Amino acid sequence: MEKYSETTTLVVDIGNTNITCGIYQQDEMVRFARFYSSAHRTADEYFSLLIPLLNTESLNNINSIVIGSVVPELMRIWMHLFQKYFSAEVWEINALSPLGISYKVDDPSFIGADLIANAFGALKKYDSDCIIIDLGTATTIQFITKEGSFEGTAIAPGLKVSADALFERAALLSQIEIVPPSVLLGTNTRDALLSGIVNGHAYMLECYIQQIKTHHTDCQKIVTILTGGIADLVYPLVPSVDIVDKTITLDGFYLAYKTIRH
Ligand SMILES: Nc1ncnc2c1ncn2[C@@H]1O[C@H](COP(=O)(O)OP(=O)(O)OP(=O)(O)O)[C@@H](O)[C@H]1O
Ligand SMILES: CC(C)(CO)[C@@H](O)C(=O)NCCC(=O)O
Ligand SMILES: [K+]
Repeated sequence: MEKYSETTTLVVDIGNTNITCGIYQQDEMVRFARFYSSAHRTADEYFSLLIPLLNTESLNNINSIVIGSVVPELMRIWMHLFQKYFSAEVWEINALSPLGISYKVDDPSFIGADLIANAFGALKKYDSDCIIIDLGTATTIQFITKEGSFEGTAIAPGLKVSADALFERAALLSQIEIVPPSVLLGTNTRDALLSGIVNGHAYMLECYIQQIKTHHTDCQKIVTILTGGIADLVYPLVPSVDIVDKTITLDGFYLAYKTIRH
């Protein structure tokens, strides 16, 4: 037990729709949880949601906490939670973290922490030039070279966000469950929507991958990684995706912490 107490880390990724948490022991994620992002929840409420995740470890066994957030209001709530309920050291990952990434962007301080985690996770896990596509609230497409050069990002409305915007504005359309489309052109409203929403997103991604590769013909082997909650659904529709990695963001935060803690 003592051995574990040295290496138990809580990693928290605060996104606009979901907060994901992982417990890492011996460099492995052993537990995972997802909470709805709501600034109306208090630190005490979030802590009560965390308890089931922590039940086999006593709170005192968690000796480091790693957090990245793209929602400042929720960051404040979680920092309060950590202060109140944990004695662990808290590490925030952002563009100022000394990770050895060189950011080819106008102002790195604007880059979302999740994008930094994705880039760093890809570098550490795949040791290659990488395109990382994250299907979250936004769909993000990034390119980072093997040498750690962060070349930039495309930020598009996420699949669900764009579908919801359409349902809201079109009187005859209503919510459908997002499942793999069965046809290219629908002969009913549901199939037509599924093709437009899901195939449409997949075509955008395939084309982006091809365009990025065309612009970086100097790169020998570009590994394309897909992540985010609906990655499994979209993966079969995007031929140029090499890998689905659902934990790359949390792993990226964890690996970033391991790099900077000393
Ligand atoms: N294991 C899961 N449990 C619950 N929901 C899931 C799961 N896998 C996928 N989803 C669905 O996929 C969506 C996308 O998940 P993901 O965490 O990647 O992005 P998000 O949380 O929506 O966006 P953000 O990271 O911007 O908060 C979720 O909102 C959820 O509806
Ligand atoms: C793009 C999102 C919303 C994806 O979660 C997030 O990374 C974010 O708010 N980023 C800030 C803008 C930027 O990264 O350039
Ligand atoms: K997320």
